[in-house]
Amino acid sequence: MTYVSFPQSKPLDFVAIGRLCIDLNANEINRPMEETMTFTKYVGGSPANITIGMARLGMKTAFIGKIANDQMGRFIADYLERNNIETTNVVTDNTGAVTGLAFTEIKSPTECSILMYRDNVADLLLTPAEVQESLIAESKVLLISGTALAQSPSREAVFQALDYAKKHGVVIIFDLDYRPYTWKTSEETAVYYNLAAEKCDIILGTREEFDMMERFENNPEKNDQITAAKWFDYSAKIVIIKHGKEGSIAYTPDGIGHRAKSFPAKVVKTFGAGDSYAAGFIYGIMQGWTIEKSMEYGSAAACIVISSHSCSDAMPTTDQVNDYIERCNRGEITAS
Ligand SMILES: Nc1ncnc2c1ncn2[C@@H]1O[C@H](COP(=O)(O)OP(=O)(O)O)[C@@H](O)[C@H]1O
Ligand SMILES: O=C(O)C[C@@H](O)[C@H](O)C(=O)COP(=O)(O)O
Repeated sequence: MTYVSFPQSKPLDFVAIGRLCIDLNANEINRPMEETMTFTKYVGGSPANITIGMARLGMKTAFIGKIANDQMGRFIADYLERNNIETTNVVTDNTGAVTGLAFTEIKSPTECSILMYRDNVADLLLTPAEVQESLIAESKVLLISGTALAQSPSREAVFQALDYAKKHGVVIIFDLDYRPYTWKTSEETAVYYNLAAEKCDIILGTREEFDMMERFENNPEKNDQITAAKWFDYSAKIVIIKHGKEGSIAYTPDGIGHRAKSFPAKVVKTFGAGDSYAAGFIYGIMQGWTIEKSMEYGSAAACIVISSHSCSDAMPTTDQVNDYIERCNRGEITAS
């Protein structure tokens, strides 16, 4: 059963809009931040990570975003180009804005947190006029990410991108990517998330992210089926609700809750799971695979990233994902 059809005639597979940032991941793992002294720098930002994941899997990708006019901005642009991600719509800020930083704390494989430095960041200054309609028109998929809705003008730039995608028959995917510190009030957050979600074909988020959106709804038991059903009255064809290592469930308008097997992992840190899962799942669904097989692929990609030190740099190729699945099936990988 095919739930989403991708416009095959379009030359570009995937374009994402949103933040391009820097992750500074603790080198001294299993320690609190207070005792962490050194970090390794990687490109970060959830939509950037997903795009890098798609590129590693062999998809033709592009990015729409704004970078700071400094060494960090140039590091990001260079990394995207080296990963074959088209950067014609990566705009350079000229107001002195800076690159967002995410310092990660790896206290234990299950206790990780992120300290974000996001004052006056370039990514939230992308304007609607800077979004290239022609780039979106030639892509099969547009991915939006919730954090870009937190402030103007980036918020309007995302809605502009959504309009272009609708106009040109592009499949729209929403990774909720809710980061509380970029928002001012919970009402404002829920309003804009709901407005954007109404326009999307595939919605992916954790149970907690959907809870945030449901502040105006009546779902006291946090029932996944009720959460998903609302979006089928709008544009959604697949709603995925993620539950960490318990796996995820993909709901479709026919009332089915699709589940896939998850894999064991030798976990180094938990962050990056969602981004790699998204890349693996979207890749699978774009190949015409079943929802279950696509979810399984996303789960294996997530295991590879959480067993590694970085998010972006650890995004796997198809050979790496296939190899991981085979090794799990042979019982060669066990959970940490
Ligand atoms: N500890 C784990 N072991 C194996 N797979 C995991 C683990 N944590 C996450 N995953 C996989 O990654 C997917 C996304 O993880 P999740 O933590 O829900 O997302 P996010 O990083 O967005 O919070 C899960 O559905 C699961 O397949
Ligand atoms: O999104 C960010 O700005 C930080 C990411 O680069 C970071 O590595 C991360 O938190 C990944 O998020 P997840 O995949 O949702 O766990």
